[in-house]
Amino acid sequence: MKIGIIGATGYGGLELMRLLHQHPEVHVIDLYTSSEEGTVFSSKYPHTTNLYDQSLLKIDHAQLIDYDVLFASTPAGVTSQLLPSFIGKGPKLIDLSGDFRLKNSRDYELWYKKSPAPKEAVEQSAYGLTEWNTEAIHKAELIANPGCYPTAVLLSLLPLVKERLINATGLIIDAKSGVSGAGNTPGPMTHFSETNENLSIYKINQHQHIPEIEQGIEQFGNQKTPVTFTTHLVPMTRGIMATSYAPIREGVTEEQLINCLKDYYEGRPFIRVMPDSPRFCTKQVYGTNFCDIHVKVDSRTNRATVVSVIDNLVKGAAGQAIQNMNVSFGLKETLGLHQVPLFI
Ligand SMILES: NC(=O)C1=CN([C@@H]2O[C@H](COP(=O)(O)OP(=O)(O)OC[C@H]3O[C@@H](n4cnc5c(N)ncnc54)[C@H](OP(=O)(O)O)[C@@H]3O)[C@@H](O)[C@H]2O)C=CC1
Ligand SMILES: CC(=O)N[C@@H](CCC(=O)OP(=O)(O)O)C(=O)O
Repeated sequence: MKIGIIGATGYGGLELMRLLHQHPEVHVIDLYTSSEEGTVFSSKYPHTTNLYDQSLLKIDHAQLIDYDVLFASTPAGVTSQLLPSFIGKGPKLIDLSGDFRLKNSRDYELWYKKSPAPKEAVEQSAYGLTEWNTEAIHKAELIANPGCYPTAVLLSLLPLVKERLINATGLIIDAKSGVSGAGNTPGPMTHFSETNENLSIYKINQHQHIPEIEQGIEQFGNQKTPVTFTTHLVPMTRGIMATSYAPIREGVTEEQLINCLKDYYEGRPFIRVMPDSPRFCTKQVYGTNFCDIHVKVDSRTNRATVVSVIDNLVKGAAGQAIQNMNVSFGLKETLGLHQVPLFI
């Protein structure tokens, strides 16, 4: 397969290249830039020497038509303009940004504070939460890869919401992310001296992933409700932990929740339900496409604590995007995604 990556110089692009390099069906990977045309990629990122020594290419519509897959890993507001003209013209389009995720354009305007993508393009796109939308992803010309936080949150909660074992109304979701989630442009929030030995809470009640989580709970869990979702920045490079506190239906046991999760994800290679984990941490999925899920019930409060961990750059971005490419082309879901976690 011939692949083009737009936004190759960013963290999502870099991770796409790392994973696609090991994909047995991928033979060409071209790298596109909006700002560094002609720069030799490995001179910018020396760890890719002898792997990616080609020059970065200028984004050119005529040339971009010529790929089997075009990945875009660009800031919000770029692909809403760039990708619609490619729909149905040849390449499968996989967008890592938030531009096509929200079906309601008013939500996009409200939460991203940008102009939405054309309505028809959004309608034609499939939400790329692989385990929940496989058929639509297989058929779609344009795949809206989910946000990192919604991936962790939705994968852990959807089976329980759908089966009405927990009540989505009253859900409180507390999430933490490593700093690479903010991309490769340094800012006050990501400066080493302000993140190291520090813990910050940010975007309280204003995070752009709130409507995406609510949309997912409605689309796949058949429950329409607002949720409380709060994000924290942790002084680590990669990883997301999402901890949800959910009211359980009267009489529901921990065993029922565990069995429900196991049943839903049977045969899905990247979801590991781990009820007996003595410690549950982000490093157990580091560098991989796994989403690990842990659940405990507190019978005193009638609440479940549902915890999930992912690597924000892999299952939260590039890994899930490649999983979606595999689904799109009818390939084995795990191709190119066999990494063992880098635990130590
Ligand atoms: N980091 C993460 O964990 C996750 C990120 N995402 C989303 O994926 C997208 C990419 O994120 P990330 O890689 O972290 O971001 P980065 O900031 O690291 O990289 C974005 C890249 O986009 C390119 N770019 C910037 N402006 C334009 C433009 N106008 N036209 C074309 N390309 C442009 C830049 O490359 P150049 O200047 O060379 O063109 C830049 O390297 C974002 O929308 C983000 O929200 C989603 C899930 C997880
Ligand atoms: C740590 C950190 O800053 N994370 C980012 C994740 C951004 C992201 O992935 O946003 P979209 O894909 O929806 O644009 C944040 O919380 O905004």
